[in-house]
Amino acid sequence: MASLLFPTGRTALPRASARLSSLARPSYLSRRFLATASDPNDGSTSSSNNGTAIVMLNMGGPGTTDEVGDFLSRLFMDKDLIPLGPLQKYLGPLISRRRTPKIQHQYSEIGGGSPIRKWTELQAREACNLLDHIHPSTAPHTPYVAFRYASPLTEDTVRQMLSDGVTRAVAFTQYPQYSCSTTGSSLNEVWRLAKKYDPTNQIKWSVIDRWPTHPGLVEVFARHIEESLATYSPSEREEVVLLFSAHSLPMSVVNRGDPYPAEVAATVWAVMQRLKFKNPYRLVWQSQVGPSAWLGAQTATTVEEYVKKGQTNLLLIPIAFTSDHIETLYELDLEIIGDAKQPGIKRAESLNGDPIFIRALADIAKNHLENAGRSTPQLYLRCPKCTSERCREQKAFFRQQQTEAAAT
Ligand SMILES: C=CC1=C(C)c2cc3[nH]c(cc4nc(cc5[nH]c(cc1n2)c(C)c5CCC(=O)O)C(CCC(=O)O)=C4C)c(C)c3C=C
Ligand code: FES
Ligand SMILES: [Fe+2]
Repeated sequence: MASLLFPTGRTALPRASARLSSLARPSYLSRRFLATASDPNDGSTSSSNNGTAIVMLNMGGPGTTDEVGDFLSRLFMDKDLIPLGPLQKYLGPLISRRRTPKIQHQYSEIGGGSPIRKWTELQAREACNLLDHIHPSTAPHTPYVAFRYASPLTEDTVRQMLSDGVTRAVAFTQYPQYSCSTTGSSLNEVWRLAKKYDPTNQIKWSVIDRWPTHPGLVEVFARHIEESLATYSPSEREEVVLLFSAHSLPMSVVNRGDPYPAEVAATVWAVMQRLKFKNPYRLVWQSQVGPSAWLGAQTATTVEEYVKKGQTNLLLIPIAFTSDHIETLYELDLEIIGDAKQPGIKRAESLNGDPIFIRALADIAKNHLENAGRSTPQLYLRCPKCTSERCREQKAFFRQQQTEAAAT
């Protein structure tokens, strides 16, 4: 089995087959949204000889406190995330150097580093194992991780994929809701690297650009909420306020026409529908950085205000990021919940390695491959106030790639 799962000569993520059987075995859930395994003769995109690379795109995080400086410096140099104008080359490193000690302290408080790499590698590996079973016509599916600001960097992964002989790749965003500052930035980076290192277009790319209301995503969020609600007494349970918390955006990005706020709201609505709207809820926004205006209401202020109003049973649900990270482990757990000192203020678990979530990831990739590698039409529509040439060229590149991927 192992030799089948490890394509010879590949140096992508090692494939753990140990948990394969438990994940591959359909549960009631996989019956619901992993309906049937593909017929190898169906009309879906097949990659005849060397399978399909599944590339998990995300921002990444520093693995140790020593990596915080480089992480922040890449982050503040990213014009798609933080445009600082013509002086970015100087301001980016300056701001990141000044910010490093504070953020190093935060990472040391959560165990010395971000767990995002561990979780993303596990999710990638296990989703690929499952995908081999439910969509054999594009197998073997080889997992890769491509982070924007931390190791493994997108640049190293793309070069690795080229040397591994990859010819067909799915860029699979790990942000369920699309923002030009997150998924858009990663896609701009993939486009830039493809142009630089792959001028002959060895790799045909397609893109999974968003999945804010996938039934498996909704199900796993709903279950984690139900599990947390079960820890309240029956008399309190229906009065717990659900506070869905997402990373905020600067108002300049919102007003440019970024789709993220609407897509986060769509996830919240779908989860509430699944929960039959039994509890009152709000969508609130966290992790503002710097002095400019950001989308609110802010999570921290909301908690304070509700406590002042006597509402002390609050369940925080991180809704725009699938793994634990500094914003859940430090900002929510230590700063907001810790400081509030109220036993009724709690947080729902992140999705991390939940098998329902892994099935959702595999199902999203299966649907994409069955659908000839199509992205949503949203990917090709620029924000009304976008002036970025990178966005324009990225979208033209992926539109062309989609046509070619569909033909392979
Ligand atoms: C969906 C998630 C995220 C969006 C949207 C997002 C937008 C966004 N972020 C910044 C600035 C910073 N973000 C930082 C850290 C950080 N951001 C996210 C997620 C989203 N950001 C996560 C998960 C993390 C932490 C990663 C981890 O290791 O756990 C930071 C660095 C930390 C700090 O200095 O406070 C900055 C800066 C902007 C400007 C922005 C939208 C334009
Ligand atoms: S900023 Fe949204 S498409 Fe360019
Ligand atoms: Fe951020």
